[in-house]
Amino acid sequence: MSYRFFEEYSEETTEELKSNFSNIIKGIGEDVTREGIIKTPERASKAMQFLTSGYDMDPAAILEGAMFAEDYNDMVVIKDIELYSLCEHHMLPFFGKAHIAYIPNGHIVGLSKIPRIVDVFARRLQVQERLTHDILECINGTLKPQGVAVVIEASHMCMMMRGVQKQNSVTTTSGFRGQFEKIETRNEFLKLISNDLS
Ligand SMILES: Nc1nc2c(ncn2[C@@H]2O[C@H](COP(=O)(O)OP(=O)(O)OP(=O)(O)O)[C@@H](O)[C@H]2O)c(=O)[nH]1
Ligand SMILES: [Zn+2]
Repeated sequence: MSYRFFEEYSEETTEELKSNFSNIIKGIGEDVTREGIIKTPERASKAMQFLTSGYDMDPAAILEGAMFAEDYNDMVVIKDIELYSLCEHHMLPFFGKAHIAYIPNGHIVGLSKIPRIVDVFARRLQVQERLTHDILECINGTLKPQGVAVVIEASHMCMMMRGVQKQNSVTTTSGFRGQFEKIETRNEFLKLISNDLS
């Protein structure tokens, strides 16, 4: 599968989601014909298509399209990559930051492609654990680095606006492959992402 960046809304999907959002609005007792809401089914339909646009994209192809042979064998860390996803249980947002590192094995990758694949996997219905592993395995399988590490810190709206209603809890998930399974390499990465450069 090739990949495309999100550019256009499918007419068919827009119509289908529109009628479903219209039913949801009616279902909660709102008047779908009033001025402020009349276009809401279409807006919500387009917003949902954007937020789930990761299904149509191939993240491995994104990485493969920007791999460059380079004799660099040290750690590359990209931290504080902001991410927005939807939890698959409630379809409410969870959001936070991803911190990603890899140690090349003959190839580096265009830096922007790492946040791009975060977006691809985040723009699907997700759980934070699977999102973490999706990113990890994609980099590991495509770039075949000496090691890869992914840490995600996120807040879940389904735990904030409803349900248990905890406003300040942050969930951290992590995955380590290759060299990062060694404690000293892992600690160097964790130190770099913690802003502790002493
Ligand atoms: N492990 C994991 N759980 C998640 C994630 N996002 C949401 N959840 C949880 O999914 C669970 C679904 O549990 P259920 O008991 O079926 O749903 P619920 O009755 O709405 O649960 P409450 O949120 O506790 O009210 C909840 O505990 C959510 O907090 C995630 O990314 N990872
Ligand atoms: Zn949820």
